Amino acid sequence: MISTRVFVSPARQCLLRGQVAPSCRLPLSQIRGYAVSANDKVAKFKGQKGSDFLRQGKYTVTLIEGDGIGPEISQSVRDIFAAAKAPIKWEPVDVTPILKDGRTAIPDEAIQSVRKNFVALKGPLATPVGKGHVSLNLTLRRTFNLFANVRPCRSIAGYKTPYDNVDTVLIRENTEGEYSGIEHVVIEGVVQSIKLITQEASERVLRFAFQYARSVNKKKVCAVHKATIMKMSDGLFLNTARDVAQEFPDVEFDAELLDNTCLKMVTDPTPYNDKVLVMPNLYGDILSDLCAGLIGGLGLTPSGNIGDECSIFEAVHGSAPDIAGKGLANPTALLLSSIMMLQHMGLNEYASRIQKAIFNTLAEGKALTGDLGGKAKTNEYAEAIIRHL
Ligand SMILES: NC(=O)C1=CN([C@@H]2O[C@H](COP(=O)(O)OP(=O)(O)OC[C@H]3O[C@@H](n4cnc5c(N)ncnc54)[C@H](O)[C@@H]3O)[C@@H](O)[C@H]2O)C=CC1
Ligand SMILES: O=C(O)CCC(=O)C(=O)O
Ligand SMILES: [Mg+2]
Repeated sequence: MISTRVFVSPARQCLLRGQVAPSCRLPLSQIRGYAVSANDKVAKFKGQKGSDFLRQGKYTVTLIEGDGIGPEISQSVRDIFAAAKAPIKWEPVDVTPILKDGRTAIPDEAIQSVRKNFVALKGPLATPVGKGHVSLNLTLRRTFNLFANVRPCRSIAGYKTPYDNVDTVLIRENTEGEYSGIEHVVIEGVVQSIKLITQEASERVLRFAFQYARSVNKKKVCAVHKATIMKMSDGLFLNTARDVAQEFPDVEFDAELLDNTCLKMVTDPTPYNDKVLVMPNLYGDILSDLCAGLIGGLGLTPSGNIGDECSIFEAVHGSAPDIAGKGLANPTALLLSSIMMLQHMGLNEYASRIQKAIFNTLAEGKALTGDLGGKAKTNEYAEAIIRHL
């Protein structure tokens, strides 16, 4: 059921020794050439092996349980990690927003925890519509400069959808674009929202996308844009993509208009299997939900927010207020995000073991949650995974 990709480079095969990771194949910590930062980060994890690690033999990971279904799905991760004896000590933090200098801010303790641990697992955080605090999800990404949001989406063996071989990876610029949060009233009845695109942030995420493509042996990088309409902003992103592409002659580059990508993706996603899609913030937000729909829904798709210093792993979905507190949530998306996290930390054996149990449980189909047509409660599904460990 689980397929490992054969990597060409012997060096990479060595790096990936023992690794089985169909949904998020790449151990992010091992992205060579993802600038110097990947190596730095690994070094920092080793650095975490300070007194706490030596005392407890565990890595400390910040845990933001989140809103809505967040606590329920986080509990599943905790239970499964405990059963798998994963060497993780969770450090739960409260991110209830505070007002600092008149602006919404994340409490200092939470920020310090992520800075200290370099890695966090985050449940969904709800954002009020219209008035109210700014998105804490976006605030966290900006606070830690988590410039690339990696959103893999892979068909689940045994779970039938119109396409059974989807294997897309979308990389979303994560710090600016349409989500820069710069909005104001020009005059009554007229508001302006600024889409900010910088060459620096574009270059950073584009370079990451090319390096990622190399690492997972995808042949192409495709920049998704609307430079026909947003000639300057998306134009800058696209031109930067063309420039960065010159640095990677071994990776093919093409570009596509977002609306066309949406059409082609829902008509037949398989041609995207050999590409890494990279795009400005909003497009990635929307397209990643669309991709989730191709494989069975938001309960199944993980993500990693990657920065030079810290990284935060979370599901693609939100707080699902319609099912919160009822034990109906599917924790797979957060679980697969936690697998990405383990790989990022170099804990590949634990990642493989837990991931195998998840996919075996899904393939068996006896304990599926409601979103996948089953009757199992969140905790019953988690218990089934534990039995498969
Ligand atoms: N990264 C984050 O923390 C995100 C936060 N949000 C926030 O979440 C809140 C709710 O947003 P919605 O538009 O309702 O999107 P949503 O992703 O929370 O839910 C959309 C639909 O998918 C279902 N769903 C989502 N996750 C599921 C899971 N794990 N298992 C089973 N079903 C699942 C929900 O029940 C709902 O029907 C908003 O306040 C939004 O701002 C939304 C997206 C991402
Ligand atoms: O922050 C939010 O409220 C939504 C963010 C979101 O949809 C995403 O990150 O996919
Ligand atoms: Mg979204």
